[in-house]
Amino acid sequence: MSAPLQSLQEIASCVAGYDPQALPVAQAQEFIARLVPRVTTREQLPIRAALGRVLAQDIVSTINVPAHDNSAMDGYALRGFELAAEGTTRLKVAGTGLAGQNYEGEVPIGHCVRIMTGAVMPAGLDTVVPQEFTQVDGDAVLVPADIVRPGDNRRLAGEDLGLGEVALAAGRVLRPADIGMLASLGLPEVAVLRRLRVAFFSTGDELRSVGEELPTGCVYDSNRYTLWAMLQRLGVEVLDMGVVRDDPVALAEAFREAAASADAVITSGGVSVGEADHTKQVMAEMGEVLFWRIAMRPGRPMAIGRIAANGDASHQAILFGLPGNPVAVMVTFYAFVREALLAMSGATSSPLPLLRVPCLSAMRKKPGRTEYQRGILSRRHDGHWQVAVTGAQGSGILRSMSEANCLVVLQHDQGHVMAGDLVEVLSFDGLV
Ligand SMILES: Nc1nc2c(c(=O)[nH]1)N[C@H]1C(S)=C(S)[C@@H](COP(=O)(O)OP(=O)(O)OC[C@H]3O[C@@H](n4cnc5c(N)ncnc54)[C@H](O)[C@@H]3O)O[C@H]1N2
Ligand code: MOO
Repeated sequence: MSAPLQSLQEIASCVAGYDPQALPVAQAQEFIARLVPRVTTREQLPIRAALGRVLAQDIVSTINVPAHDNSAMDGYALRGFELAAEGTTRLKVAGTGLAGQNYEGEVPIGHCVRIMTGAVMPAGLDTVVPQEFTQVDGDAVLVPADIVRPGDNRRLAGEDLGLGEVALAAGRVLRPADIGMLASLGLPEVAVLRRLRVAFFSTGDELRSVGEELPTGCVYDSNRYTLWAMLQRLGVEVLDMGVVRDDPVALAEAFREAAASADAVITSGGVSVGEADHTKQVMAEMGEVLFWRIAMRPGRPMAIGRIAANGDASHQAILFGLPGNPVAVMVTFYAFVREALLAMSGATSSPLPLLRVPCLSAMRKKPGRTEYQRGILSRRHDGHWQVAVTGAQGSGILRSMSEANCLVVLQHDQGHVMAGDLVEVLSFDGLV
């Protein structure tokens, strides 16, 4: 990781409209984008192991793909200029070109070559007529007029990838087609950036872990499980540090350990104004940390900053202190943390696409904050899409997230929504 260059105050001064007590979502995103460093350490992996990893360098093609002009159809290769404008063209068959072989014979004028898909185009021939349009007549074929134009059904050398072209740019998160492309270039291995390491823990004395008794007033810790699952989908290395008691010594020790072993630390709970919360105070003592009230719902309180490992200023982890409510954890993760972790991983990502669909329900909404309602996107009988919100939308109701297949994003300046109005929707499919 490169050393941090600017203090948090300096970063804040670059963000127009920065107000930590009422921070619009877009400004919070801009701040975070300026804050996070990127990994630079590389590792070499066999291409299959590189699926989902971030490419460390541009991949420049050292060959033409395909290497030769070849046929896109089973049929007959011919010279386009010999095709008659009207009636039928009769061409004698000079031989057969098979895939994987080089047709070496001369093809005299008035002749064609029987050819298979993928076979190299014989020298001088530029067009292929599919066999189903032809008629065999002894040692010749008959080609009707207007079936093919010169150059049809021929794949040109380098049309997939040209020699010297950038096939894949550094920063790309490798997808199945990319793994295939690397193979088509004959590359057995590829350089990727090392995986990001993310540590996380839950805070709160009321939390119990699965398998434990549940005394009065306690709840099972679900945030560590949702966080684990969201991080898993993102392909980062995860370090689950469990539940940490609301005790300054235990919290400080957890932050130190997390910062020493990870690039980013995510906590949930303890960032609001409650009395038993030591989390905020310990966070503030561990490094440079800001406490925001974001103009959004759910997910208003959030801590963001850098914490040092054992006083070692050269290694600082980025801290995301997420609010404790289970829906707020997920919404703040998708609104801020996901993109930040991708950037830290070295990935060049583009913003997630928002669909615009009619909303079945009317919604009250005050301009001046972004709201994320949990929605169900469904297809109507006429083939068009629509969205309805899942029932109760409280930020403690995790079920509203589980039932949903999208978030309805009501933008900062937007007001009330009438039934039938178009709203923006972030589909969960492909989110991570
Ligand atoms: N007077 C105010 N009270 C609250 C405000 C406020 O502005 N003024 N903000 C509310 C909002 S919005 C949120 S979000 C919460 C966030 O508070 P904390 O981050 O301090 O979170 P906690 O108080 O620790 O917990 C909130 C809630 O979530 C439950 N929780 C916490 N961790 C987990 C977990 N790992 N698994 C399951 N559930 C968890 C916790 O039991 C609480 O019910 O503050 C509001 N209050
Ligand atoms: O920000 Mo809190 O998430 O809504 O209850």
